[in-house]
Amino acid sequence: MNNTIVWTIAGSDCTGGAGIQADIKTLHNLGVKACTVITAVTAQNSSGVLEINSVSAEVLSSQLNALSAELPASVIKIGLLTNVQQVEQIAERLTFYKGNWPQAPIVVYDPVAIASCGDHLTEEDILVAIKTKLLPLVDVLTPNNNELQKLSGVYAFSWQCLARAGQVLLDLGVGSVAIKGGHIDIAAGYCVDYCTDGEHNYWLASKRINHSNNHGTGCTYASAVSACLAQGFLLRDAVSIAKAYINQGLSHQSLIKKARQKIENGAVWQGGWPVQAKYFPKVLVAHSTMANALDWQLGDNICSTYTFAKNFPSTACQSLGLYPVVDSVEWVKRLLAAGVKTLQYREKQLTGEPLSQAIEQVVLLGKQYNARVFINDYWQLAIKFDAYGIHLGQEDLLKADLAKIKSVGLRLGISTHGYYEFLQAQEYQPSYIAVGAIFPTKTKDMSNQIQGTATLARLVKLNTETPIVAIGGITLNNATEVLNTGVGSIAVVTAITESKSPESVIESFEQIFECC
Ligand SMILES: Cc1ncc(COP(=O)(O)OP(=O)(O)O)c(N)n1
Ligand SMILES: Cc1nc(C(=O)O)sc1CCOP(=O)(O)O
Ligand SMILES: [Mg+2]
Repeated sequence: MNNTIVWTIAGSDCTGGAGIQADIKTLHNLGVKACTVITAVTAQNSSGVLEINSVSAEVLSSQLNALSAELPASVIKIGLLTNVQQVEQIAERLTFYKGNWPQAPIVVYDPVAIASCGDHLTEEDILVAIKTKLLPLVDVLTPNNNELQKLSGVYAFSWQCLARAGQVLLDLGVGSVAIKGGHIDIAAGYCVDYCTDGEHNYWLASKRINHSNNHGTGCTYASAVSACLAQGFLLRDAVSIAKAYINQGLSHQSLIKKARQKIENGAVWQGGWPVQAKYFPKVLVAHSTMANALDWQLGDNICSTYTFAKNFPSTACQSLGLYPVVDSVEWVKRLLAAGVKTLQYREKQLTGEPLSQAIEQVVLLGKQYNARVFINDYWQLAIKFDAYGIHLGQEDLLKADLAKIKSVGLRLGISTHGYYEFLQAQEYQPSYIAVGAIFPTKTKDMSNQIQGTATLARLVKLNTETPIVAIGGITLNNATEVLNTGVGSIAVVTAITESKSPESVIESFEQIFECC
């Protein structure tokens, strides 16, 4: 448990499966402290919602006052609001917190008040108040299909419609929308979630898990997103982890005994941090096998040179060892002579003929020393000079003729920064996946994308088939901590290029590799 606080402002579900109770379990199990503000006490069971007792404005206020005095939240998750007065009261409070707290809280709203499995958990039509007063204060909205329709007026019968519905909600002032695909039937047998902030679009697909124990999935999902955001994950990573969390919860039902199932009373399970690859969704990438199977033809920023390919040649070893990344032919020569077996040429200054000549030389040197030399960015020149491999970043991928790279037998390494990009990279089945930045680095601006070794360890366990490379801020001092995550390779720039004695640094790294 870390010291981040999430408030959940929601209704109590006496069965313990949804509402405040599901929120507390999810937040706690995902490692944050949960504080609660109860909006209503509901009486419900498997036959439906029997009674809703809304709390008064005074009771709502007193809870908010008590918490804001001592336990301000980094994320405020909102669920059931039962009437216009509550919507207005919460909107007023959020405006104050956002304007006055030293750090404005992130607001996640799961709009359960407007439609919930046929049981209308509202005393009156509060749609107008929600749209005009609350949504402009919401950073992440997590509607299901019914809620999406009610709020946007769009019926999502195609991927384009889903994207349009998201845009309508953004136009109402919401920062980002994470639409849950659980009740959306565009692709038979699959649940596809769609998340957008208007600039970036994330599509996450999982096989539908048909299980009757699904009560509380909406609350659990929004709480999982909140727990991740509170711990500093980017939204794209938070929605990826939350989807895995729900898949884990739904899958758990088939593992538990009949008697236990009766007690669960139709509710989804709130387990621990999802660590098994099978629960994680697939990212829809342009022209991929999965995208084609789902007849999904969207995709941002694709260049005319892009083609999709997967299953790139292997590097023939799971652990690539020390992997220096350097920017000159001189460095390549020196490090190969020092015995380095994996290396990257990352040139950011040269262009035209000098660049071409440099890459030709680097490739030749790699062959002379029988080393794995990757060329960063310049995939056409890497193909031209028959390099060992190419390293591409996320943006570079959408410009590259991947089918050509694969057909000529070049290895492909892909950069990733967090869960979402890691899942996305897996769709290409590259020769290795790089994860960064592990620590802060002065070599490149990686703000908001520092992964730490805990996330690295979890990502390494998600894919034991592809070699994983850790990069960013790695030195001799923290290399053991990095290798203890199980990662097989460490990429470094300044640890070598700024050292007075690069050869002895290489030797020390090699010793650390041997010990771990
Ligand atoms: C091993 C390794 N990992 C990550 C990177 C970063 O590549 P990219 O995202 O393409 O950024 P630039 O290096 O081009 O700035 C890398 N080069 N090597
Ligand atoms: C080039 C690069 N890519 C990164 C990523 O996370 O994708 S971090 C990084 C810089 C690595 O340099 P140093 O070893 O000096 O920290
Ligand atoms: Mg690059």
